Amino acid sequence: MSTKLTKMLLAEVIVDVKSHETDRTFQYFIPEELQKRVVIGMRVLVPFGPRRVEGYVVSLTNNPETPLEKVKPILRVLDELPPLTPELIELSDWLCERYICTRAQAVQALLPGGMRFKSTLVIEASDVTPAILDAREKEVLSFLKNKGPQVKSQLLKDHPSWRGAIAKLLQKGAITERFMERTGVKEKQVAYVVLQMDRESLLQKLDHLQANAFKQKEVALWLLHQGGTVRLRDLLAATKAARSTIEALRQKGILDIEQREERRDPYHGRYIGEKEGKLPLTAAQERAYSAILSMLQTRQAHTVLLQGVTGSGKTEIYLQTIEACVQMGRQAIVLVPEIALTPQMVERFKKRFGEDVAVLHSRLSPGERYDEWRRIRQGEVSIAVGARSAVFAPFEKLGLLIIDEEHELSYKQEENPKYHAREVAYFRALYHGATVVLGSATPSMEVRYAAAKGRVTRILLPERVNRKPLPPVEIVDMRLELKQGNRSIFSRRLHEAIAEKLAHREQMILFLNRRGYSTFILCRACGYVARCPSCDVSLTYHYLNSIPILRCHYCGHSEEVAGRCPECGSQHIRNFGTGTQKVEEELLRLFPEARVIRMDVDTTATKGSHERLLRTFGAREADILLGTQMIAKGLDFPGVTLVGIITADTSLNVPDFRAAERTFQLLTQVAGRVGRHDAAGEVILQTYHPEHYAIQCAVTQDYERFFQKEIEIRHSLDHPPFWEMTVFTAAHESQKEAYRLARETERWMRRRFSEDPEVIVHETTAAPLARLHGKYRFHQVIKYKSYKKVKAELLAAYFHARAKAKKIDGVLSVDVNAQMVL
Ligand SMILES: Nc1ncnc2c1ncn2[C@@H]1O[C@H](COP(=O)(O)OP(=O)(O)OP(=O)(O)O)[C@@H](O)[C@H]1O
Ligand SMILES: [Zn+2]
Ligand SMILES: [Zn+2]
Repeated sequence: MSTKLTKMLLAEVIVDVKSHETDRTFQYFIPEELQKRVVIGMRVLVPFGPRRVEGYVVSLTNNPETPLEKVKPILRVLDELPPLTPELIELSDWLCERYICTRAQAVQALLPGGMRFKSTLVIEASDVTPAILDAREKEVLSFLKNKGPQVKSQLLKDHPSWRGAIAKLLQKGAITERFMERTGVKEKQVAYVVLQMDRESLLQKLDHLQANAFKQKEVALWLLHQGGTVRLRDLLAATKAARSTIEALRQKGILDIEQREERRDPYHGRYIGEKEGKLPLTAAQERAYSAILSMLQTRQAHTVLLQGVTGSGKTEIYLQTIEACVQMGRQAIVLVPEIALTPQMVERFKKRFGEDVAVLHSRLSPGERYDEWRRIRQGEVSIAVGARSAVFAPFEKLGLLIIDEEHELSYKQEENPKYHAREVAYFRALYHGATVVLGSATPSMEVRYAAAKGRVTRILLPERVNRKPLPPVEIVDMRLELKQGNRSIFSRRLHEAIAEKLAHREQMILFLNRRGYSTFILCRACGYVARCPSCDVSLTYHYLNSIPILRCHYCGHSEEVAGRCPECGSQHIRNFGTGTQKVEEELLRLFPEARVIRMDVDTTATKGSHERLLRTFGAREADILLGTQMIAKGLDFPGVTLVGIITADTSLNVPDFRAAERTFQLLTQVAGRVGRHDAAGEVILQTYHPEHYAIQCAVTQDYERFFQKEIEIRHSLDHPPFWEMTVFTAAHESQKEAYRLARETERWMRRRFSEDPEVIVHETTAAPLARLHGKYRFHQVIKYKSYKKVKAELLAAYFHARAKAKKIDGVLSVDVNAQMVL
């Protein structure tokens, strides 16, 4: 009997070229010498048109699509170990199907950034100087001669008028173009000095050296003393030897210099401290732990909602279930919102699991991220902790996928592929028979509803571990403040409380609930905000042909802007929005002695500033921490005894059907920042809508009541989770063209689904961010019960409208299962 291994001659390759026209696999020939190394999942370098691009091998075959002699060969293999596992290749197919993106985009989402091979087209002047050149051509040529080689696309962007001249110069041979290539990050190589002989032979050899070669002797003996292998850099520093000394020793065969790979360790030199043991679990924790463990043992896909108030010990449950998972020989992924992925958070995992943890987040350098990723791919660690994209960690025996703060919107990626980490986790759990744990104090409507329907197992942790009650929350009605003559941002109650805390040298957090734009209209006398009668989201303020108008950007409803409040007749009705900077000025005016730290996108733009500001506050070098959403999460400062919420309802009025949910979540989280320790804390909440259920439920921290109320509203208004939503966005310099483009998708979908009760095709409408980067933006919203049913038509509508967009230099994009519509 003979087992004959059939040799595969061809590889099906996804090429790294950004366009839907190349969105398929291409065949390449596998040269004899690469036979062993070209395997499924491998990254390869292939010719594509005039250039060489990176590609990913997704299958092997012997059936050529075109005559074999026309098939081009694979040029090079780019990795040792194929970066894509068979599971990840399947996952990339699924990403394309689910989120409408190209296969190259899907694959790249799975790999750490920075590893990509890039090639750019460069042009430069040649030796040929043609006899006849016009003025423009002369200008371009002398520019290139002066400046040297230029990236062609950049040059055309900077000088659009040069396009014709460049083409002619290329024809005439006066300039040439070539591809400049840059490989992505690589393993870090470090030079080592290695002794080439044993002690005896070395001592003998040194005896025969010239008497004046002391330095060489000293270096050789030092190296011997160090065990024979040392980093070149360390040797030079310790012995103060010159390069020439090392070179002389090398020529004598005493030592050699080798390049060795070294891992970049982002946590190098950071003191992690003693390894920490596990805490004895409370009864509630124990129940949660056993439930998750028994699911793990079934080796079938399960999902758990771990719903526990802030400080209820969810993280301890994560740690202990991970430990059990690793003991089973399986691996675990923990996702944390980027903003909550602080050094303290990472330390909790490092302290428990030491070297067995890889950390992935955007603040790492590309090299560090690449090395952490390889530690996972090569099976050196069992646990990955990271932000959204860590859900793709290339483990092969996954047991647990944990998503902390499951309700956070940042788990949905805003660029292609527009995936939701929760859905990716479900895919991977199904593949591996793994358990997904979704943790939150304020679960998303989607997940809490899935639990109500029995698709997800809900486990409750109703109390804080230390049994401390949640802090009392006091409401201040800002409409009354205005009525009684106080026009300040601060109510009299909050003003008093701040003064008192300052006097007692206690710390406080002031929270400004704000998003980057203010397009709604609020009556400061009665709190009235214009809302859409059919969607119950606030109407956004637009200028349409220079007439102010209010519009619903889900369904297209529009109405006039009133000069007086339609409810109470007051004239205090206007655009609303207060920035952190304005609040800071006001604070310093009222309390000149206060030490204020402001945290917002402006003050945290530079690397490390976020951490530094928090450290300063933690060291009690400031009295007031003033900030936006950024300070709502995960902070734990024992010195804080007051949380002031300056505008509880700003987020209530963003034109989004999730506004109430977001508001409730934010307020609950902010309130959870006090009273975690010995000092009692209080929360003061200012609002124009004291009667709103999101505010009322946040005050009593009653998640269940909020859920019941909100889910009814979602149901009656046909919002998610009862329907899924996909949004087309069209953008163009001309308002009319942008509108027309979006209308294309509307028409397409209407033609197919106008009779279908399970599909709602909304009217095209201006986006809340109606103009961005000089382009007008229009939305078109589709709602449906089953993605399967609409998938093919969504794709067709997208291709149809995108083809039109291309012709008129417009942009058309699609967001499947959109979470935010801006
Ligand atoms: N079984 C336990 N025994 C003693 N202390 C515990 C136990 N479990 C957790 N803790 C401590 O209680 C505090 C809160 O726990 P943990 O951070 O795990 O809660 P959490 O639910 O993740 O909180 P948050 O929602 O605020 O992130 C921590 O200081 C933790 O060390
Ligand atoms: Zn009013
Ligand atoms: Zn509407």
